[in-house]
Amino acid sequence: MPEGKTLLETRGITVRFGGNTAVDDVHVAMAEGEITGLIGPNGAGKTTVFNTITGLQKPASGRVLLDGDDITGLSPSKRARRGMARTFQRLELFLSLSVRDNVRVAGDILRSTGRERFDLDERTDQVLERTGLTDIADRDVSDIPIGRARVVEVARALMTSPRLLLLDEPASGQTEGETAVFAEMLTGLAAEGLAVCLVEHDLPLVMKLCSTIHVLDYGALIASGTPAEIRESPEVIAAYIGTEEAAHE
Ligand SMILES: Nc1ncnc2c1ncn2[C@@H]1O[C@H](COP(=O)(O)OP(=O)(O)OP(=O)(O)O)[C@@H](O)[C@H]1O
Repeated sequence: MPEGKTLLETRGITVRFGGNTAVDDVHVAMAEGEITGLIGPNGAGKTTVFNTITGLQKPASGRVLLDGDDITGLSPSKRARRGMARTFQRLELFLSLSVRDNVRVAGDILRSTGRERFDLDERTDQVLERTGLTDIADRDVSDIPIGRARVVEVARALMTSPRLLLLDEPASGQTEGETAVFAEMLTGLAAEGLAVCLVEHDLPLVMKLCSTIHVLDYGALIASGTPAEIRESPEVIAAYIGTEEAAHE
């Protein structure tokens, strides 16, 4: 179990698509100041868990709790207002806009709701600096490497000053060097109190960054624990060996 204060919890969420149970009675928790991993082979249900947490997907049963409050019925925008932000596996950026404008637009939307007053340019600059994007701020997103475009997505999410940041395969397409810088940035964000949840296929990265890891296989939670516990779990080894064998067939 996480050591920080639990911010988000799912209690027995189940999601079905027709006859297929994509997520089966899943309990996961994410704590303030910690990076939590959500891993599993392709199709295990990771993105569907994210979608259920952020409100894009309604569960057939189970509950989502934020700060102990049941938010299962809340819309994605209400959840965002309560401090959730996410990135997507497929980049959802404005390719013809600059890095700065892609980041700025998220703050612009937030400001237009009138809920928060802040200097948009100042906050944009702070977030660009924080995420190491200042040197490419004026380049169009279509012109930058995909690994850095992933960081632009994270920067955009940070514009809303979230308490929980859900990242769907943020290191995919990054070079080794980009991933090292990215890892350091995530560690820094968590040290400031942010709860981070990472869906990622780069297992060494997950093992290095996460204090708690939840493992899904065919929609079911097969293990939760520290990296050391996960590495030794027979269920996890079996799930991943199964994938390796399938990949070599
Ligand atoms: N909108 C949908 N309609 C029908 N089936 C879906 C839908 N979304 C996901 N699924 C199915 O649910 C299961 C879980 O998918 P999901 O994308 O959550 O897995 P994942 O662990 O994120 O996979 P990956 O690592 O490949 O991204 C899969 O069998 C998938 O085909």
